Amino acid sequence: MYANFPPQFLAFLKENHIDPSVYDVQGGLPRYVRIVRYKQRTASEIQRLVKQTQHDAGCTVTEVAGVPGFLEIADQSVKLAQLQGYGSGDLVGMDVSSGIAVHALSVAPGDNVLDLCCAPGAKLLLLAEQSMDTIAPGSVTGVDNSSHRIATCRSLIKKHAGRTRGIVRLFAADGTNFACHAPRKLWWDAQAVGAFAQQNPAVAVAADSSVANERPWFAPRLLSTAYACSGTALYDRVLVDAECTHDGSLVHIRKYGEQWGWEQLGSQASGSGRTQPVPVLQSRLLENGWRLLKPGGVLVYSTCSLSRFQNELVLGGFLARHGDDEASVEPIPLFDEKDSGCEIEALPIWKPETDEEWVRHGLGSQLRALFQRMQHAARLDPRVSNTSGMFIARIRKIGDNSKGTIETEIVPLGQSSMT
Ligand SMILES: C[S@@+](CC[C@H](N)C(=O)[O-])C[C@H]1O[C@@H](n2cnc3c(N)ncnc32)[C@H](O)[C@@H]1O
Repeated sequence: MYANFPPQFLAFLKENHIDPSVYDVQGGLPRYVRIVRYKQRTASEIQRLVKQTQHDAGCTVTEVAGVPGFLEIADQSVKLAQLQGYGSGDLVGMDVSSGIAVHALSVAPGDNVLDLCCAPGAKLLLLAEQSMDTIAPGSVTGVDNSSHRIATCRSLIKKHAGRTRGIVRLFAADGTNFACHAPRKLWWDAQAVGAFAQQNPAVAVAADSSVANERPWFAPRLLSTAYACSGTALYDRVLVDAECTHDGSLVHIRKYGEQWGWEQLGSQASGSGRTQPVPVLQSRLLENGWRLLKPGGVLVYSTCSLSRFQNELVLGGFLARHGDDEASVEPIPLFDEKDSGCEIEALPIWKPETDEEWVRHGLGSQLRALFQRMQHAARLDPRVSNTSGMFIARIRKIGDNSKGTIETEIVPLGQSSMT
């Protein structure tokens, strides 16, 4: 694969200090799928599904230890369409690295979750399964600024979510200034909605359908009411799976060779058509997600890029704006807890090794403390993790919400050396 890369992409790898050998393991990476509604299935149902998938794939299929619901298909060339479980809606294509990013949020049933860059929706679907509670359902709010990609999300939800579909609302909106708060308590209770409508006839007519931030693009009726949409509650969990250059997703890179043409990879990496540098966009998304997270809540920042400019330096800029009395980067439970059973290995974060390197990146050595604060973030790397590349940081909000609003000037660390 590496031999086909266009010069622009090779230059991108060099500028971003990404070792091209990462793409050599492509032949060896397995394909991953996820069993939807895993928790609701019996052990024998799961066994049947694994056996059927093995039969359809014609190779070994095993459950991924410690990451519930994920199956590893030994032969990466297996197509989803050849799997009966995919056709029946029991399986979705999802790399296990994405599953780890979702699990890092520790969503509990009943949580209100915000997914700020949600399309095409594999993580959104899993989040919805995790926040579902039959007595007091949680909710998942998905936001994406691409209307055709959000339509893909809707199809995915319709095909796979089952009853969980009732707790998902989708917004076609810009995540950097998205402002709709979490649904009010009891949004699912028709009596509460009716009482609100009686007491607030002016508000209750409808949320403003002309404002993307106030009216979901797709939602069940009860999640579209003015009652649900006009509160000021913050979210329990926020996922910022930020727009990035996708260079760590080997499946994505392979598609340039198979479908889109290698030359497209060059122009995509060089950022043509983008209105702002990717790390600036990422920082803005992260900042807005943080603004909408409640104190005590958890935000996961993830990208499928291996570039330090989109990962550690974005996170470092964020931590520089939010002190340790406000934001704490916590260990990722699947990697940290001995009994998690997770056998997937992660690499530590990148950090400058020498004083010269600190200076070259425009970082004063006093910023070492910032890297100390982010030591629990992790990198999944195809060479050691046997998954696609992924950067994951789990950040707990300790303090209040008063600092670091989206109006704050946002500068990722080392921006001067960004492409
Ligand atoms: C890495 S993908 C997200 C993948 C998704 N979380 C999933 O698991 O399927 C990044 C997404 O961010 C969206 N995006 C880019 N800029 C955005 C913005 N300003 N606001 C919201 N979404 C944005 C893109 O359209 C793209 O769908």
